[in-house]
Amino acid sequence: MSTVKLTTNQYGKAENRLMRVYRDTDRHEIRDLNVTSQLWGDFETAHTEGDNEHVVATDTQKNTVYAKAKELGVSSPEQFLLGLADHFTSSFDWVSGGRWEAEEFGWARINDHDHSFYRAAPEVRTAVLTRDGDTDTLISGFRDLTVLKTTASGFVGYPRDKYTTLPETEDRILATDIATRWVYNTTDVDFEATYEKVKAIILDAFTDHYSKALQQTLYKMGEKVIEQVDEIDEIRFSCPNKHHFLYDIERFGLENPNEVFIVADRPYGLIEATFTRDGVEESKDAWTHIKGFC
Ligand SMILES: O=c1[nH]c(=O)c2[nH]c(=O)[nH]c2[nH]1
Repeated sequence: MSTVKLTTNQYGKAENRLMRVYRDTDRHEIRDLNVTSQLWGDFETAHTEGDNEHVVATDTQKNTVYAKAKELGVSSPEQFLLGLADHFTSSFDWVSGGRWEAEEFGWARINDHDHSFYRAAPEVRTAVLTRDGDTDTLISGFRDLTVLKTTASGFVGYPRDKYTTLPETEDRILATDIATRWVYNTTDVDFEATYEKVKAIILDAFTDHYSKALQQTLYKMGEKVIEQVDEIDEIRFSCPNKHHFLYDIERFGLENPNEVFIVADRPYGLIEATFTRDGVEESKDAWTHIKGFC
């Protein structure tokens, strides 16, 4: 009798790098993705007996990603992941769900050229679909959108103890790499338009107020997204406070009215928060395996 029991498990092919080119006309279009496929279901005997009867090979999962890029196209990362989930859950009885993830890298045309591009999007777009039986949870977002404002930010009023040296300031640089992910309450979404809308709301919120702390700025970003996008009930942020410290050039007889800063790459503040629509429960489970968010 074994004393060991198999519990949570998943398996698949990670980080399938995929470039889909649309060349129906001379003006080509591209989608550049990094796709991970992981299956959930009855894989008990694969682990306990070495019986591979149910094991859809990770190599097959990889091939399916590329085949579906041709068959379904890539109209958005989210739609593509929904297509993969439909395929695996409908093709194999014992596959009850899974986790499919995509990152997307954005390109722009060089001088409006028909088939030459440069890597242009500053951020990496992200999407994670989990399907558990009949329940889909779709979490979209982006990371590494670096933003900075040179004023309209301060940090005062915090407790001072014997270890506190930070001077209060009502005029500082505020800079961060925005990483955010939001949970859709439906999969019936115009994913392209909504992505652009959420990104625009977040960028606008970064600019539109005097920031008393990065915490307050994240709240304002989250509040606006929840207010303006009906399909989103929950949004999370993970943002480093990229410190810019006024450099002491007074030692050299030079004034420094907020003009010369030393940019510290570490340590950095790390500010994370989740915002939900009032009355809606946080969807904790779907965040398992999403690194870097509280
Ligand atoms: O926006 C900020 N939030 C903090 O929590 C913090 N702590 C700190 O030292 N500087 C800042 N800035």
